[in-house]
Amino acid sequence: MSTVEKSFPVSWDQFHRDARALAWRLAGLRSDWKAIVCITRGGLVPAAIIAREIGTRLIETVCIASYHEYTEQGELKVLKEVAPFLLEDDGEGILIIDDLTDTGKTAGLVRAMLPKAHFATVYAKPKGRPLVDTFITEVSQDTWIFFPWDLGLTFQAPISKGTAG
Ligand SMILES: O=P(O)(O)OC[C@H]1O[C@H](OP(=O)(O)OP(=O)(O)O)[C@H](O)[C@@H]1O
Ligand code: HPA
Ligand SMILES: [Mg+2]
Repeated sequence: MSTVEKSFPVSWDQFHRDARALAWRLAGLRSDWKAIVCITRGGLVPAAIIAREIGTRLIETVCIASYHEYTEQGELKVLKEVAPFLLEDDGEGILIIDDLTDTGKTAGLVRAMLPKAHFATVYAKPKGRPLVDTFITEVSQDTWIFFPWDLGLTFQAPISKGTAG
């Protein structure tokens, strides 16, 4: 996305709760998930939390880069594909995990690799939502989600003194 009007900062605590809420939903769908395929890098963090909750130890990565300059999305580049043995059965019983879906381009690309897999993200924006099977929180398309691994503690000016984010 390129027009960012609002920000949605997420703390580690909130992210852990939201990822755990996603794990509860996924655990309720089936108890024998065969493997998790996480989309790097953002999907690594929820995948670790979800894998612990649902007891999955087979965890694969699909490595994709697209957002090169902060909010500007460039061409999607697949840096590493999914291991061939996981492509059997078109991904039936496999969980694909990412931190969020925004335009849905990343989700569309990975869905094409594993058409029968279940795609889950912690957060979703409206354009990406139709490509995701399960998510926890939706934010508007003009909102940028700031993940805890991209944030640090900084001084905040009092609301009365300046512009509040
Ligand atoms: O729905 P889309 O518009 O395709 O965007 C969503 C993707 O963008 C971000 O990843 P990014 O490519 O920035 O890489 P990263 O996970 O390494 O930060 C995010 O983690 C999703 O994977
Ligand atoms: O809102 C977002 N936040 C962080 N990374 C992203 N990649 C696409 N959209 C976003
Ligand atoms: Mg990503």
